Amino acid sequence: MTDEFTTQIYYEDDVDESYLENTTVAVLGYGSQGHAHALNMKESGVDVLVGLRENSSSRKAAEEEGLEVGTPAEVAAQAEIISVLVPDTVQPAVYEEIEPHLEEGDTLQFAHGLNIHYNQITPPEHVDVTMVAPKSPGHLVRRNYVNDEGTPGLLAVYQDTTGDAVQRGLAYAKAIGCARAGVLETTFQEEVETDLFGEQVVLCGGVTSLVKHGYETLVDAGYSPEAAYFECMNELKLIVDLMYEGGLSEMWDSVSDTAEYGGLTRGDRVIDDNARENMEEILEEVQSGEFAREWILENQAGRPSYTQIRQAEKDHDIEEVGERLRDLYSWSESDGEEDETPEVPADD
Ligand SMILES: NC(=O)C1=CN([C@@H]2O[C@H](COP(=O)(O)OP(=O)(O)OC[C@H]3O[C@@H](n4cnc5c(N)ncnc54)[C@H](OP(=O)(O)O)[C@@H]3O)[C@@H](O)[C@H]2O)C=CC1
Ligand SMILES: CC[C@](O)(C(C)=O)C(=O)O
Ligand SMILES: [Mg+2]
Ligand SMILES: [Mg+2]
Repeated sequence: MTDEFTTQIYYEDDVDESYLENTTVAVLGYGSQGHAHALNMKESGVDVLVGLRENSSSRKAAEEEGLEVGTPAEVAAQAEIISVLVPDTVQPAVYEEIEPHLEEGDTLQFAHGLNIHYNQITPPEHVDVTMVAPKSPGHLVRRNYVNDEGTPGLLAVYQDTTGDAVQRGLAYAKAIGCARAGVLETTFQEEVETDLFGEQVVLCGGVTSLVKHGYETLVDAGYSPEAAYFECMNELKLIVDLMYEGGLSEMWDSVSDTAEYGGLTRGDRVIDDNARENMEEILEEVQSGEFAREWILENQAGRPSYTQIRQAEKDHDIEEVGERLRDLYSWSESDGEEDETPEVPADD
């Protein structure tokens, strides 16, 4: 633990693993986060069960890894910690199935606080409610763990009836590899608002929009799609890797002076005051609950807009060009080499 920062950050030495002794953890869902939490915990020596619906397409993968699978209700009945890792939009329905099995002193555990914060799930007073939210896609939570590295995570406690919620949450975070990189103490509100803002404005929405607009500007001006792909998409990873390793300065140090001068003088013309105002508007939609309402209604209506824009994204030219180019990399699977990275399953 360190007090150098504005928030409490815990590392492996701060964690008492005994809080997971004689404890069974039920992981509901075996998707991006679910498979990572279940496998990492199992390999950390935790007793893990996986909860999946009857005829679940995920059952085979979980069983092949030696995990015991039951329905969400069955595994919740056997576990003291129930980790809800099905998609946010199905959590309220799955919660209805497990609620009768929440016993005094159990922990209801989340990786994102949307349903608690926006009152879609109201847990009983006799359980702890915690969140361990890795700041990473689940497949990398798993990959980092296997590579003896870690993934930073957030820990929040919404309800602490036992008095052990923080310690149990930390033990959970350590078991999935988060304490190797740092576990930041936060609240459900802060996690939800920063996570939704980050994924919409920077990590997922902002960056894909930047890539597509850059690519389209070059292609529309007559440059080859292949050159535009390498420039605006492929090299982005390499630039971001440098920022990940050593901050903005390591990236600026590695690129040419020409790139540094051009980037420093032009970047703010792209992400300008207008873009900043849009960011603030999006943050307000998150804070007010407007985004959550829109997303819940979109699901109740059968996802009409989501289906359409998702398809348009898949059909974007950059996807087809990128797929062809990536297939030709000398290390690609089509070259006969085995790829050890776990496959990222399609959502639907
Ligand atoms: N994706 C990520 O990296 C991150 C996710 N989170 C949070 O983690 C949680 C889980 O998200 P994520 O891992 O993306 O989820 P996924 O979409 O990957 O979850 C898929 C899993 O949920 C199961 N599932 C889907 N629908 C149902 C249903 N109706 N009933 C029972 N099981 C169902 C699927 O099983 P089946 O085969 O039966 O469909 C599958 O095992 C969310 O709260 C999310 O916000 C937090 C940080 C990052
Ligand atoms: C950035 C998207 C994310 O918040 C994540 C991987 O952390 C998510 O909800 O998937
Ligand atoms: Mg996130
Ligand atoms: Mg998120």
